[in-house]
Amino acid sequence: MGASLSIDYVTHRFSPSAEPTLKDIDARIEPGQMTALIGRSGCGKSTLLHMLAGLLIPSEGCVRVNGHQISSPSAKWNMMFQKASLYPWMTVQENAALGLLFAGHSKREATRQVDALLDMVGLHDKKKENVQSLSGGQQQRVALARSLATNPEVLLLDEPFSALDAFTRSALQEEVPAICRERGITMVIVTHDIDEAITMADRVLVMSQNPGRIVSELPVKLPWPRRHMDVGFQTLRDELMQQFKGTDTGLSGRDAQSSQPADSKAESAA
Ligand SMILES: Nc1ncnc2c1ncn2[C@@H]1O[C@H](COP(=O)(O)OP(=O)(O)OP(=O)(O)O)[C@@H](O)[C@H]1O
Repeated sequence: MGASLSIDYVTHRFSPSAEPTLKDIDARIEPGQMTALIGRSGCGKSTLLHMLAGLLIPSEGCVRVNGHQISSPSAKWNMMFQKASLYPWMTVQENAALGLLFAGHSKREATRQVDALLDMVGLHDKKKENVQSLSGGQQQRVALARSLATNPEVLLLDEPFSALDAFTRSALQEEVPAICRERGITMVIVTHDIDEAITMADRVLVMSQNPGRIVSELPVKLPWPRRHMDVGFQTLRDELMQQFKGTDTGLSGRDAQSSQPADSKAESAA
């Protein structure tokens, strides 16, 4: 079951004399909800996500998980980064099992549990291979299996697919929310890509910059899986673009172009 998240009037300065990076951020995320945080580069998305992970403590305000103020990381709220951060000398299976071993499970039990997850993420034939022999997309799948192995209540994703090819990205954008829905995991994803936000989330929070604030919110009430060519998808994309234009968070031309349908991105990559 997913956890509730509460961001209570968070303001953050990286040094006491600095201007705030984040200002008066106040938001609730319900158990099992999937939320995308979007905004310009440098607006503070990753900073906020690190706070949700317990990796950074806000200067003012606090973050609560299930009502409890968090002050350190936990296996219950796992974070996935742009780069998979795997141990290169270990096999796929050993990397995926690490969280369970740290949590005190026996090697046998950890291996049994991760085997099922590696099957689920499509790595059934790679379990004994060294992770260095895997592609970037396959390595990110190992990181996903490792994140899911400890049965987290919250999955925090920091642009996890931005380095992947269009086909792999598109597949994972569909698979990850399906896994979270099936397991009831609360998910928060940070992204620059409007299409990724609509594809993966049931709610989009738009951030401004200098200081970073949540300036608007858009529910995504489209059926799963999301289809980029659907009229509802395109309407939401237009609406989010308008919201950007109405704030100082406007996407750059490149980001705006990157929000074209993934299908067409995949076609051009091919
Ligand atoms: N450890 C730090 N010390 C000082 N300033 C920092 C630190 N980490 C981040 N910042 C600053 O805080 C601001 C927000 O950074 P953050 O990485 O959260 O933005 P972001 O929206 O995630 O950007 P991007 O989309 O480019 O990853 C930036 O101006 C950054 O330089």
